[in-house]
Amino acid sequence: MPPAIETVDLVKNYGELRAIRELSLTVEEGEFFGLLGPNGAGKTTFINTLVGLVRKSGGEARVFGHDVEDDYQHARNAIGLAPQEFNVDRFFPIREVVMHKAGYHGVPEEEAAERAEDVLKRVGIYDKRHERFDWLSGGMKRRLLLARALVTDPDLLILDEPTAGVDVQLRHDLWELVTELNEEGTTVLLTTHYIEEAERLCDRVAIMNEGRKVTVATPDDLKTRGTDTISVRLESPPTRTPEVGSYSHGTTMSGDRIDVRVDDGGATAPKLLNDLEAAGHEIVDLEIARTSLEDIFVDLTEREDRSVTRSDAETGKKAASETGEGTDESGETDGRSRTQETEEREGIA
Ligand SMILES: Nc1ncnc2c1ncn2[C@@H]1O[C@H](COP(=O)(O)OP(=O)(O)OP(=O)(O)O)[C@@H](O)[C@H]1O
Repeated sequence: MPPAIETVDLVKNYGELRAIRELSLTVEEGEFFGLLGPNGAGKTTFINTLVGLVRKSGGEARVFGHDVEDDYQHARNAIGLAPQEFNVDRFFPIREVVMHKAGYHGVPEEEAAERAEDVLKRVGIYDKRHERFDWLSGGMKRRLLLARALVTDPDLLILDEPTAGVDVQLRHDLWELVTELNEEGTTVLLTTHYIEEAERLCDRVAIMNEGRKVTVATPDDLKTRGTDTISVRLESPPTRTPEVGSYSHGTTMSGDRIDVRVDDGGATAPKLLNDLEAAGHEIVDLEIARTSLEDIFVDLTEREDRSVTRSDAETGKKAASETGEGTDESGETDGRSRTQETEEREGIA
């Protein structure tokens, strides 16, 4: 089986703006994959390229081996998308909205009705089936987008910030549901700003920044890349920063407290205590602050920002003017293809 998603040197330019830069990424079948990045990193553009809402400017993109442009229908039929924006026809009862989606993908009417009821039950809004989209609460609207994505029984479920602005209870319900779907074999691609969400759900995450892939790793691997801080309170404030072993990446002192940055707080704490005691300090208290995925994320994207700024300043403008990059040959300036406009109008994206 080919990978669920495979892109090779994918590029998307909106005029001068390089929204995706030579992005190569593989998501294996059955994975729960997270796409993280600050606002404007290119996550939604990446998704829109996969589902045919945005035409790529270069490179390759395939879904289960189907080219997203040359073999659009096969690629699109494999995907269920719960988009970030509420692009739903507001005038129909939601049961019909979901049925229309199934119909658009070739499911006969009777089966579409059955499936619509099943997915509305599954996401917990079956009792609202005769109501219009506008009458739903924000959380119910999110559930509806998920129901609509599920009605085609997709092999690849793409969730673009599914829990943005929803309450904690709903967030947990959605997590449970998508975990179940993943366990049943559905590949999931999730974009999120909630690091906790990625940490909890994803097998692997890609961190994107300014259209580039910064790294791909498991959440656990990422966490080992950061440093922990061991804070030790001493009986009496030292007169100068105590000398500790080479495991320290930096020591700071504030009154009777010293903070030591190390790779692995748990493994290093006993050595640090020994060193401090050997130097004549009496220890009153010790705490270890572990690196969070959030710290790593901020660190990686900031580091990337610094290097991007530097390399862009040195070479970016010159290279762009020499190669003609930075312009969209398709002439597409607002990124909305006919497909997107049509689908949004019909409320079926
Ligand atoms: N239709 C468009 N026309 C022009 N520029 C666009 C269009 N869509 C996105 N962009 C630009 O492309 C870049 C990437 O945007 P994108 O929405 O893909 O980022 P994102 O990572 O999904 O951000 P967020 O987390 O805020 O949703 C941004 O600079 C954005 O302004």
